[in-house]
Amino acid sequence: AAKPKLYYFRGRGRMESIRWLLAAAGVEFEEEFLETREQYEKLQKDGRLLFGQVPLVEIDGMTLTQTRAILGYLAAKYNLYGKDLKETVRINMYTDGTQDLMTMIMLAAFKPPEEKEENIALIVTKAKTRYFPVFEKILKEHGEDFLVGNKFSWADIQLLEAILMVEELNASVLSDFPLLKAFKTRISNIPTIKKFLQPGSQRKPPPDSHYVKVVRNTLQF
Ligand SMILES: CCCCC[C@H]1O[C@@H](O)C[C@@H]1SC[C@H](NC(=O)CC[C@H](N)C(=O)O)C(=O)NCC(=O)O
Repeated sequence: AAKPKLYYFRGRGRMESIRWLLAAAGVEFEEEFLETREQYEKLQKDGRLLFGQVPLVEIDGMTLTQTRAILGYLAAKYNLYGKDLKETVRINMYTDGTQDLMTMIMLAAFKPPEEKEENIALIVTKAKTRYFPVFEKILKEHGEDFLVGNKFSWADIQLLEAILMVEELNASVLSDFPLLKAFKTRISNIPTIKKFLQPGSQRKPPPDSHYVKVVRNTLQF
């Protein structure tokens, strides 16, 4: 079968969680990087962007947009979405939470430089007071290796992605969360994820000024 094809900027943004999920599932994918306004306008003109937005993923003969719809499809397709509806809704709760945290980090790249320090401080505080305590408690209460049903799922993949992104902002952010530290080590050592964390994988670096410029020029905002 043809490999899934991802259309997005050469950066993390909203596409990075899709890259993580595919990589963790051991699924190879291709990428087309948006560098110019013309590329974006062609995708629009060709009617491939439902609401005129990317991420765009072509998979199984479908042209998919809307990040969460794509992630839900992939999680279900690769059996990373729980054994029943009650596990699936928990996975949705947890991934909505980590998605909210990562959206704060994503948007911070587009804020004025003078607000950078303040934004980072706010994100780290939210991670330490709102998000990480919740996951530490879940791991403590369940005393298991994974967040849901003691089976590896999309929720585990996305929590690791979020932990690593916050650690890029503050390396000691897990100092008060011993179970999350152990979780990070455990999930990072899952072979497909270990490979994705190696240099040379399709994982993208933190956003820089070039990335922001390309996004602004392409989307004209
Ligand atoms: C200040 C905000 C900057 C974010 C801009 C983009 O850069 C990325 O890092 C994040 C977004 S992604 C690009 C943006 N896509 C979305 O907002 C998708 C939202 C959708 N709900 C999803 O989850 O996929 C885009 O195509 N916009 C065109 C435009 O709406 O006309």
